[in-house]
Amino acid sequence: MEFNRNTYTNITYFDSKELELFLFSQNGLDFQTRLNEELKQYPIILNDSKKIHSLDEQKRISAKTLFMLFELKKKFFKEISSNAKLLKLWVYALYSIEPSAGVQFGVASDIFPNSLRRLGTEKHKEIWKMGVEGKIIGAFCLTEISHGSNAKLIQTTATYDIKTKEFILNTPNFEAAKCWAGNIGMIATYGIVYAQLIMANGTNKGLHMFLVPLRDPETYVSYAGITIGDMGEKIGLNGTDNGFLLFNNYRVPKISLLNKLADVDDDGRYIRHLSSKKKRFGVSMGVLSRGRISIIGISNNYLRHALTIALRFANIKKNTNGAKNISKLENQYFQHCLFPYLAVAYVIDLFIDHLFIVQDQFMKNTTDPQSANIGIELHAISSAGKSVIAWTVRNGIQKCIETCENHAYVKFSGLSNLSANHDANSTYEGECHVLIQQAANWLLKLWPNILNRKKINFTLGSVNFLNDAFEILETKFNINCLEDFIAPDNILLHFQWLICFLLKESYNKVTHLSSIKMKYYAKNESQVYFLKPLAVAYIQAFILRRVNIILLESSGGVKKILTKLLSLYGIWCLEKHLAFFYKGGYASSNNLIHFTKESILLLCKDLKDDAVALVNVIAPPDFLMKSMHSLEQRYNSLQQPFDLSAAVSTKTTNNVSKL
Ligand SMILES: Cc1cc2nc3c(=O)[nH]c(=O)nc-3n(C[C@H](O)[C@H](O)[C@H](O)COP(=O)(O)OP(=O)(O)OC[C@H]3O[C@@H](n4cnc5c(N)ncnc54)[C@H](O)[C@@H]3O)c2cc1C
Repeated sequence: MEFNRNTYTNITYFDSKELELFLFSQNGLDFQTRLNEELKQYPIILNDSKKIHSLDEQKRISAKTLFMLFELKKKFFKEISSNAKLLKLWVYALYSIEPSAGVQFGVASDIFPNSLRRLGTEKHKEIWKMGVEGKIIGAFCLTEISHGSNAKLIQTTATYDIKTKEFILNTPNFEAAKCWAGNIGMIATYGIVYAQLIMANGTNKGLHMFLVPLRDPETYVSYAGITIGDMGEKIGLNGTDNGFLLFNNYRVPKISLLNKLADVDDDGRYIRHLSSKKKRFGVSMGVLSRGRISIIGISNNYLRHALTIALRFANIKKNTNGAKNISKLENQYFQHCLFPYLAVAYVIDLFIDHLFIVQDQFMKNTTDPQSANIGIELHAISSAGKSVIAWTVRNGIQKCIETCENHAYVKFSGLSNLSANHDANSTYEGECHVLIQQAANWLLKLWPNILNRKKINFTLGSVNFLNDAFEILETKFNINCLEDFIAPDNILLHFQWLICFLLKESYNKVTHLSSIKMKYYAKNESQVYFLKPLAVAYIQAFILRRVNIILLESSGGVKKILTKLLSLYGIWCLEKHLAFFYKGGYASSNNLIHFTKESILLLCKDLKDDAVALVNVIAPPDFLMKSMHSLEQRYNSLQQPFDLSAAVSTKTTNNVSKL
């Protein structure tokens, strides 16, 4: 098949300033300038990135930065809490300044107080306020040695004592020791602890959250009945004091129970406040989405760091090709390695604005009748989104490392730190493989409605096209020119067919296996080639759909370049699913494969002259990147010029004298 290049123009004129304005808004750019000026006032931020600090020193720097971040947040709080774009820039900054402190701050200023606010009541308000203001540092203690993802089976117990009106916390065995909680190792004075609520008559009411005092705020010594400590050296985020925690008949007052959804009265009766279990579940799922949505932004921040280093480096590094020196950016392999990730960084940058807005509206209206409907859809979006973006960014950073060759291996390039620090995003706030299953499970439950022609209607619009599933499944791939193929609207149509197909196939597979074995095994054996690709395609398509809508507000060169990046993102994602289109009969000739491969290469090639300008628009400021992009900078930064010949001759002399 031949492509008609005349119908497709590879020249895109865009103004970097206009692009910046579209991504961040004027308000956002002003905010960023003020934030950067403010940050430069703190010597701890401008510390020497080349120095290798001891573990204790890393923890000290991170804790100091944490308190600085609270100070900083006070100055910018109003702005970031009312504007999604500013919130995005704030999250980016947090994880550019010092990722370990970013994690500590995320737990102390967000997860800890927001759990109190959303699931606690008036009784918890004072501690919530102190948490928000950084007057106390809190932790979030869910994970245990034996149970992380499978939270329902967590073993820590909180037994109600009617006589004293207290809960008695216990760690029944070593497997039930709380572990990994950020801030627990050294600085947290309070923790939100997940425990099985045991009533006085011995009945277990399931997992509940308790606000638990851990350490004396004056001395930081833990209270009697608590064993607490630091996890030790990790592969990354070593400034964060992840810790462990065990209870031995540790008593806390009755008000410790976060009692918005359920409570225990003075006489020891259990009372549910929300009558519908379904509604309770939907609302709490939506509340838990907050952290995962932030992680999508945090992951994207790591990606923009890594891409900035790799693309700027590529811009100065030449490939020797015979007598001619040509830029690495000309290299097809290089383009294919990095440009799809550049597209991801842009697409997610726009997508995260949408998620922050939706999450904010949801949190403000958790008692709204629609909240359970939004909460459960948001849970699927944030679970699949966090997983797919964390995996994509992990691969993207690795590609950046490979394209920088030996220079990435130098610690001060910053790339190895990005990789090590980012890795934890696949684990905390829900392990990605487990989260992707949760999104798939929700999708699976929708299919019987479709089979019974029962209309589904979800507020965020990620699945409503399934109402037309039978018509969609009848469609075939019938695109004949490249221009049509790369249009995001058309890419979306392929995705919709794919999701309907994978959902139908997954449902049939699970139903068939369920007739011969337990449901758990039926689902378990349908993961790899059915449910996982279903949830991955679902979120990739939703991102494409949302960003395509956002681009309706753009125009001119900005619209052109962003559409090109969105097309590359969409087709690159689609490529991983090609086999399904043939398996399901959507495509029969080799057109789809051919168009896919050619358009990816073509779009990458078209971006080669724009790649550095594009990455500069989303690049973190140099003073936060702390990466040296070239040996030249490294040499210039040395106070004493490094005299290689002198070093060699000294060594030789020494060796000779030893001999
Ligand atoms: C830096 C860092 C900070 C953290 N901070 C906190 C914190 O502040 N508070 C806190 O409570 N926890 C924290 N955690 C812990 C984190 O939340 C857990 O590691 C996470 O929930 C996963 O639980 P797990 O480690 O028990 O692993 P598991 O859930 O046991 O998972 C281990 C492996 O088994 C697989 N697996 C598990 N279940 C299934 C399944 N059903 N189907 C298929 N595969 C499965 C997973 O895919 C994974 O590969 C932190 C972790 C890290 C690394």
